[in-house]
Amino acid sequence: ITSTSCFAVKRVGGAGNGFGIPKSKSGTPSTPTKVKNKKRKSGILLEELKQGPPLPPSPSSSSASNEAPKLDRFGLPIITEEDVFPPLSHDIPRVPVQHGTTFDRDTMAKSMEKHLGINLDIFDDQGYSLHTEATTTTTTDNDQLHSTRWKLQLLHHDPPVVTIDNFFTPQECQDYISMAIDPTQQEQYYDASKILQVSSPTFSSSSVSRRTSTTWFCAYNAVPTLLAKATHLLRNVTLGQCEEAQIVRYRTGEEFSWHYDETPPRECGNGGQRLATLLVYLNDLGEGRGGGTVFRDLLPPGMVDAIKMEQQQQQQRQQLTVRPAAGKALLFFPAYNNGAPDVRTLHKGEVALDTKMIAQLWIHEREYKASVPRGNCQEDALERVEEERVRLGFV
Ligand SMILES: O=C(O)CCC(=O)C(=O)O
Ligand SMILES: [Fe+2]
Repeated sequence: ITSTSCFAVKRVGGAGNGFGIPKSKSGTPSTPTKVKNKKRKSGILLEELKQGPPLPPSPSSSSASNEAPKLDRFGLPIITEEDVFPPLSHDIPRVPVQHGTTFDRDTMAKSMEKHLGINLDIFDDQGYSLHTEATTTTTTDNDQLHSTRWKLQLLHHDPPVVTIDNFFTPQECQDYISMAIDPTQQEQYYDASKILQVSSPTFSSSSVSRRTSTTWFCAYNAVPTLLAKATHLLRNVTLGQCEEAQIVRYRTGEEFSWHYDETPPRECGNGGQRLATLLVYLNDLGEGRGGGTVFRDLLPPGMVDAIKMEQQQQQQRQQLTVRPAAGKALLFFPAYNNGAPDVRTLHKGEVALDTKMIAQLWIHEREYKASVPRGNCQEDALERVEEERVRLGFV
């Protein structure tokens, strides 16, 4: 695991994820790039990341073969995606789901045995939530009130990957989008100190990973809906285990390439490992417009039979891809319950051809101490989250 989890997370101001520092082929971490933080106030706090100096050459990278390593224009060895994320061994078991499998409580429970699970008793036997949520659609003449339910689906059995349709209402999606990109629209919900924007850097030539999106860190009390829904969905999770929620925007051409969501060991002192990733797509992206969340080593539903039909070689190249759809949540588990990272969950946010926005929450093993935005802490949100739980009919 350590050799493939080398795509270390670099935290900025103690939070955030996914800025990778590749290890050399020998498995020793390269010297981390220094990240400078610059803060300025302009209505909202803006924190920009600057790419540090390029990494020093890795002593091991030239020793692997007799061939001279390819160098970049700074004379540094070019590390490939294969170096950082070698293919997953076929010995590591993975179990896709059968296509069209109807919701089955026992299968679902079994799937999540070793991972932080979900509260299955909030769903009926078809996978619909017991609670309903009121949503409105505007027709040409008037507003029509609908009631929707969450719809739970297992997309991959082992490791478990699930989606929940209608997790956010269209209005909630809209609120979270504007909270990030147009805070003045949302003054009734929070003030300017509740959201912190971080422009993700593009990566240096010595790193293979790219995250070109923009992230906003949210104060807990700015996102009571997400927190109330997450703690309702997930089994035995308290607000204390939740990391600062993030809203992420990808504009045309932006992406977050292959990575793991796990916390690097040096940072596990704060709350332990990340046990769950809960990601809510805030808008639709049409077919062919990219922006999917792709799991490199997992097969889409329905590939079990295909494998049996000896199309294995060809079929295995297919990757489980979750398409963004407004309100849909994606849940997976970067680590097992015991904190050991699950190496099978390598994934990416593929290049988006239209703007894509998501809200994201990571759940830790233990109490997590927040650091951004300044003064952010879970206790400040307890009351708001409880009110939201009542409003949503969870209590
Ligand atoms: O945008 C996506 O689809 C994936 C994002 C992601 O994996 C991350 O932010 O850690
Ligand atoms: Fe991720």
